[in-house]
Amino acid sequence: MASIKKIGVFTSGGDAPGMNACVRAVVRTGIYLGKQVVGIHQGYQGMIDKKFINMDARSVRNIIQLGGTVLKTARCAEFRTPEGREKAYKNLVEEGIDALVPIGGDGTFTGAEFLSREFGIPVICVPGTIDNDLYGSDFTLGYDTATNTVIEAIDKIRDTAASHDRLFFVEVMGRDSGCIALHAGVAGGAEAILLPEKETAIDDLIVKLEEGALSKKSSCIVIIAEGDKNGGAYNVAKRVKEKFDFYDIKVTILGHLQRGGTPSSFDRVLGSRMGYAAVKALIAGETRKMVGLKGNMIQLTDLEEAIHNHSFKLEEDLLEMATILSI
Ligand SMILES: Nc1ncnc2c1ncn2[C@@H]1O[C@H](COP(=O)(O)OP(=O)(O)O)[C@@H](O)[C@H]1O
Ligand SMILES: O=P(O)(O)OC[C@H]1O[C@](O)(COP(=O)(O)O)[C@@H](O)[C@@H]1O
Ligand SMILES: [Mg+2]
Repeated sequence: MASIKKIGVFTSGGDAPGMNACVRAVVRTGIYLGKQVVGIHQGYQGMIDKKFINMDARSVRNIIQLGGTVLKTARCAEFRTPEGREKAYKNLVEEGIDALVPIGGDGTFTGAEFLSREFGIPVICVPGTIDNDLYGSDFTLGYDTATNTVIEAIDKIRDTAASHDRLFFVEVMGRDSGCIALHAGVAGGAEAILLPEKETAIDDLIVKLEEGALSKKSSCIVIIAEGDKNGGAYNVAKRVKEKFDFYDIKVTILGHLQRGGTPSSFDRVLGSRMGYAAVKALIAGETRKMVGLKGNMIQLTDLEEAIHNHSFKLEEDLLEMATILSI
């Protein structure tokens, strides 16, 4: 493989806190190791629209503390077609970009895998998604910050819930993944946690809530991941209300505030480590891999496995523990 001269870095899919720390690390590591680095704005859309910006060490100053992504992000339908990817690749060649560090989730990785297979361009991906749903890394960028944001909100809701003897249904992000819901639920002392990975019968939930009411709980908080099969917090609240009227019932959907905000120190360090490792891996001749953190060590996982291996499961023991700790 010819040696790499110019690395393209971009963020794609849902933004996540810590992406900027990662971009900064890619740019500075690349430059330190004698490579040119180009920032591609708006992910695959920018690749198609030629939104390339030459980066130097100062281009990434004062961004480690910022949420969102300074490179911007996009969801790009055209890139899903072979014609779209060919256009993108031709633009990369014209720009002299001969390796890529994509930062994003499973969709971004799928696009990178296609591009690399079809045109042979080396790619090392970084897992950036608040959902924490990729195989090969104990943590994805943004998950820690998002979970802390959710806990802050739950704590505030608890204050008003306890003051009024209320039952709150709080919906958190997680289209397919219950990681945020489970961890924020445990940390926020939730009375019940509903996840996409595990079906919860409404009748069982009501039994649990009744037990809480009988044992003189002054408030109840139920955390619901948006992908839970009961159809979201409003639906669950409506069905519970039909049979259970002990508490005044309220619903809060946390929505996109969970995706923004200053990255935690954990996400800044993780982004830095992953960006640094991604550039080193590319230069070492690796390709079609994802950088991940396993047991506090950086490791590489085949991209295909990172995307398709769903054998990692939520910690069921945490769910059991949460049920016991909320009696
Ligand atoms: N099957 C696919 N083939 C080609 N490109 C894809 C594919 N899936 C996703 N992508 C590209 O990656 C982008 C980001 O994917 P998306 O699923 O929206 O977010 P995430 O990377 O956070 O999972 C998409 O908008 C699209 O451009
Ligand atoms: O901002 P959008 O496009 O509505 O995306 C919302 C989605 O973003 C997520 O937080 C993360 O999605 P990604 O796969 O893009 O990282 C989902 O849990 C949520 O459903
Ligand atoms: Mg995704």
